[in-house]
Amino acid sequence: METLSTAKAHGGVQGVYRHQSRVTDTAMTFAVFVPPGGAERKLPVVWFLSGLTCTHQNAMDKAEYRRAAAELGLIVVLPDTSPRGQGVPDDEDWRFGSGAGFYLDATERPYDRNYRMYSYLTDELPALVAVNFPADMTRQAITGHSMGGHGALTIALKHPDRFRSASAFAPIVQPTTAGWSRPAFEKYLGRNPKAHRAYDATLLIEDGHRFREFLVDQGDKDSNLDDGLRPWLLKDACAKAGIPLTLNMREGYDHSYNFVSTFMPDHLAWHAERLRE
Ligand SMILES: N[C@@H](CCC(=O)N[C@@H](CS)C(=O)NCC(=O)O)C(=O)O
Repeated sequence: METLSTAKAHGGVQGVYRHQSRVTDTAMTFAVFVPPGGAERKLPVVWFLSGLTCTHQNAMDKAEYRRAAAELGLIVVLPDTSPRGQGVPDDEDWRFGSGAGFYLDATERPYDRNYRMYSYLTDELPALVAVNFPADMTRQAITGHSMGGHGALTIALKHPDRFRSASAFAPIVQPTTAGWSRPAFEKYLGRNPKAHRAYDATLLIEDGHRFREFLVDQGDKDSNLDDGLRPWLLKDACAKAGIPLTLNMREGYDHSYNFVSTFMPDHLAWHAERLRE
């Protein structure tokens, strides 16, 4: 692992790192914030998965997580949203290819070689974080924005014993039918509905996957509400399955990091409560 930069922030360290991933067969960059106290003891970890078009940088610059993470003693990991670089198949459509990995393992050629963000995030990157940072891997939480909210919900549903808590900001709750994810699902996974279901929060719940509870925040002035996001579908799925869901509809907020950063401290505090020793 190579250190690209480190800077002191709120008494902790904001770093950016790069490593050669065997899963995606590319170099992968990610950011980690270690709050003060990391030299003395292991600390709980919150994963933040970003949305379409993002790298680790967007949340690092605009999600405003550092003050709360420093106060609460949380390590925050910001992975990239896709493999990228020379030789990685890409597309002009911002909803597909670079910046749009959808946190799944592609099965269709030519994407299956590099677009393996599910395995990257559930196997390779956690192992790297565990070895290189003062991370207590028995205390992990996951959250994310938009496509990253989809990632957080689906990964939590498939790993209920790994994560103590899961939340999301304006998540794509049913990507198999949403306008801005369905085309990508078809390109990455083909037209096999069973393969699609494995990466869809509402359908995973329908198929019996469970998580102890979810926290979701959603702006009511988000222009993607009716086509891309539709939190009511998650509400229905959770209600049917008996999964407690706190869905906060936030009056006047849009889809941007202005919304995410506003409610970031609430989400981190909520996770910190559930990550106590
Ligand atoms: N580029 C898209 C918008 C994509 C978008 O809104 N991405 C969100 C996540 S889904 C984001 O975080 N964008 C990067 C940013 O705001 O820094 C468009 O032109 O409509």
